Amino acid sequence: MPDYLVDEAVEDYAFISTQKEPELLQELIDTTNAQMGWPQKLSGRLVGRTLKLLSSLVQPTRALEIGMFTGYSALSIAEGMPDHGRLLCCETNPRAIDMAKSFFAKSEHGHKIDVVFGRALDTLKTIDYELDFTFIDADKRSYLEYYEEVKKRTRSGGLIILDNVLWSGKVLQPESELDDILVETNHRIANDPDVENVFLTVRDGLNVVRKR
Ligand SMILES: C[S@@+](CC[C@H](N)C(=O)[O-])C[C@H]1O[C@@H](n2cnc3c(N)ncnc32)[C@H](O)[C@@H]1O
Repeated sequence: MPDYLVDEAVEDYAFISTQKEPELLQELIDTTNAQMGWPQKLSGRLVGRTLKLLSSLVQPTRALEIGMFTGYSALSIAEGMPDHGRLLCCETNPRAIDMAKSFFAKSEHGHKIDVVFGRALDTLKTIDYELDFTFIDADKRSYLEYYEEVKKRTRSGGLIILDNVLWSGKVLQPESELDDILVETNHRIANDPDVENVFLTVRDGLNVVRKR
């Protein structure tokens, strides 16, 4: 398996040809790198600016994030949302939640974000309103369930975006149960008559799904 999926020079070119995230998000990256284990969980500029752009287009008033970590993607989504929009973020790591909240407090978009500590599937099942926009980026074992539970709650025209759908290229030669779950999720989406989708090879793969 290659160390990187897209040619490194191409990835770098895409990075420098994409507008910078706001300074606060650059500070969030630096703090995450300095203080958190596995800082590479943070999605980064290409995914973050894609989320911000899509969120600006959809103008979601009800959004959901499954797997918030230190809040980089949450703030990117919130940046594109209207002032009265609400983004509910699910996370199980208390240290990540503390760091995320400290950045939400400094951001002009932080007031749009609510954080729930706990397993995302439990939180998801309490949602009794229609979603306009969801970003799925937590444990891969539950990806199919996340997709189905989110789809049920998504309005017609709403977006569901799944990260890491290339799974470092392992979807091409699946070997483990987790690899199979990612392959099955991508297959299910590509054949789901309820949605239209495009599989983008941005970073580790973004599946952008729109409910019909
Ligand atoms: C890849 S990171 C998220 C990165 C973040 N979206 C970003 O772009 O910066 C995945 C996060 O999901 C969280 N997580 C894992 N299993 C979870 C679960 N069952 N419910 C909620 N969060 C979970 C982890 O603690 C981790 O912080």
